[in-house]
Amino acid sequence: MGEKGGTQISTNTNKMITVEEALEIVLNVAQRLPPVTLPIHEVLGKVLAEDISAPDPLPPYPASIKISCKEKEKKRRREEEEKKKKLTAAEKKKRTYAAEKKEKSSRSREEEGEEQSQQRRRRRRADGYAVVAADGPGEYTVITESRAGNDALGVTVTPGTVAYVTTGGPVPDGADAVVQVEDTESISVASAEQKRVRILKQTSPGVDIRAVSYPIPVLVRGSGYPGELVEGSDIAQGTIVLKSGERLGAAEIGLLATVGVVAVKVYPSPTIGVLSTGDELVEPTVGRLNRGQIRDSNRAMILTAATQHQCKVLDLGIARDDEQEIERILDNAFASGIDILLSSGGVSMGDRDFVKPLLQKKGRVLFQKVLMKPGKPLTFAEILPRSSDRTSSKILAFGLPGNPVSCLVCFHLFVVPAIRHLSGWANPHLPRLARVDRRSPLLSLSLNPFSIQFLVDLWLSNLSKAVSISNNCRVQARLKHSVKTDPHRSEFHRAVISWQLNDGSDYQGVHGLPLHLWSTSVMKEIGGKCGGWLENEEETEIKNHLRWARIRVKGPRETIPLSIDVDDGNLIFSMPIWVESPAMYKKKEIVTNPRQVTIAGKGEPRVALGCGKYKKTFHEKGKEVVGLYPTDFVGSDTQQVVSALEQVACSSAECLDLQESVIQFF
Ligand SMILES: Nc1nc2c(c(=O)[nH]1)N[C@H]1C(S)=C(S)[C@@H](COP(=O)(O)OP(=O)(O)OC[C@H]3O[C@@H](n4cnc5c(N)ncnc54)[C@H](O)[C@@H]3O)O[C@H]1N2
Ligand code: MOO
Repeated sequence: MGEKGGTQISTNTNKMITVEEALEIVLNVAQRLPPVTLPIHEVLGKVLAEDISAPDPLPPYPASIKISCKEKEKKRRREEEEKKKKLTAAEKKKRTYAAEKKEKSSRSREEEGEEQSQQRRRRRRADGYAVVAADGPGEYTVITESRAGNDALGVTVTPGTVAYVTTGGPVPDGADAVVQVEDTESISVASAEQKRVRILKQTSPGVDIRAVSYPIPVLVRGSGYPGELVEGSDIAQGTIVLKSGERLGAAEIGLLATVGVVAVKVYPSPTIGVLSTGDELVEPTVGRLNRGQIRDSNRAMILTAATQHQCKVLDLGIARDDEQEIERILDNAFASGIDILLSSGGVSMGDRDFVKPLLQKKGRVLFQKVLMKPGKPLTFAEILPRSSDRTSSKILAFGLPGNPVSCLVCFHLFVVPAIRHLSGWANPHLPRLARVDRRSPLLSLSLNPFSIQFLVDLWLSNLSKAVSISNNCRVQARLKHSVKTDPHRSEFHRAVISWQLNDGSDYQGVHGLPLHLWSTSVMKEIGGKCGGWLENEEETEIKNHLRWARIRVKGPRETIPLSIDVDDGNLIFSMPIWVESPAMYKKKEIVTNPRQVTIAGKGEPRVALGCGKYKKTFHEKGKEVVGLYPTDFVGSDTQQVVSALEQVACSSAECLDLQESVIQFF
């Protein structure tokens, strides 16, 4: 206990605080690490600490491009519209029905021809000839070839000549348009030296040239607005391509390379020292354990978890339950430049639990009891640098409970946000992937081979819970076993969530069944009125909850009545019923919407996911949507579910990391 070891811990910190309060304390004490400049191959996953702007326009020269077929088609339509407008009313009157019909059919042939030629163009490379537009169709001498990477330096296209250009290749001086190869014919000439080409179409200045001066495209971040005329069609000179605070992934690192930035200012990842304490601990390499010995698993686990979060780690080994030994190791660790100390064990009330008093001696304990299960004795302290030492910053010290599950839960809930805060994340909180509502009788987690591992915060032992994904997406799941939990402390469990084939059967709930009617024959009778009895839910079978019963029935749900009458001798006993079948999108709708994911397997079963917003739309449109939750899984292919989940996660506002999310039962 903290009062021993000669150091008093303030009674204030002795108070049991909530998980939220504890996290707030940790994040208030944590400070971003000072930025460092690192080469771009070392910054993956780090947070940028400066704005990055483009030193030059991209491309830096006018280059040959192929204007997209879509744009061309748009242009053609625009021109057609304009032509139409020019037709006077009088002219229109003169046109006979037959003439119109003829025009229509020739237009559709034209359109067909255009479509085919577009397809041909799509197949071809967009190489062409740099020309002087005013020259027009005719035969020309090819003076040079400009290919991507070859700058055609010193070459000038003069009237009467052309130059061969490849896509992305610089357009030589003098040329003001590019004619695509498909609008040309090569001419065989006797001399191998001199190439000639026939230009078949009239072009205009600027066509198929990616100018240095060009409207800013949508994707360039930073200054400028789409359509604004700036230098560089991809990136204008001076554009901020990445902003301070952005996390650097592969795409961002590619962008840095594009703009020639090979070293950037980022927030470094913290260095974490990991120590196990306990006389019973031996190295995992020990083959035969003596009585009372256990292998140290926490250290390997926490070192790995810290590495997973990109931290540098320092293995501090195992400390015996000896005050001097622990103090010596702590002193060395604090002097070695770590940002976070993670010890495990020695934080409960035993007479040899030295971690807490030593943390108090070395710094300031801020809390030592959290209203959670497991993890109650989690201790947190800040270790301030000695006043003489101006180079080091404060160290966050977590005394994690020795129990391995408590240790990992505490790492996940408190250390991960602290690491993120130190590493410069704007939002260091874990995304709350799922919440389970104890007031809803509807949910459950039905678990099969698929293994996303969650920490499940259980507040009660109800077996039916609702799990929601983010704020607006929900899944229905079924708890395989009821879980007895602490009514006061938030409880955290590791859960494996999986999906299995929905056999179409529904769980049906009955409220207030009198005890004398609580028999399999009555359950079967009730089930019979709901399409057929399949099984009693385990909790109902063992009469664990007498206020309600749950029975799996064949359904379909549409035929299940709202209440069921059971003959009770002279009386009819009438019971309200609720149905717990997963909501299902029966028709594939609005599949083009990016926030809805609909993945169909080979025929049935299928997975359908959506967000609350769309559910509303469906309802407003009176589509066939059943069920209570905006998003549900109905499917058997776990891989589909995973990818569907990931897609939703990625398209939702806060990008969810499935491996790191917390399910809370509340
Ligand atoms: N009188 C009280 N006793 C305990 C309380 C309490 O409030 N009052 N809290 C209990 C809770 S809750 C927990 S959790 C533990 C935490 O205690 P410690 O942090 O002091 O942990 P230890 O006693 O050292 O170990 C607990 C358990 O875990 C095993 N262990 C420890 N380190 C490792 C390791 N590195 N690798 C694998 N296993 C480890 C250890 O052998 C014990 O079995 O305190 C309760 N007691
Ligand atoms: O809190 Mo202990 O961590 O219950 O096992």
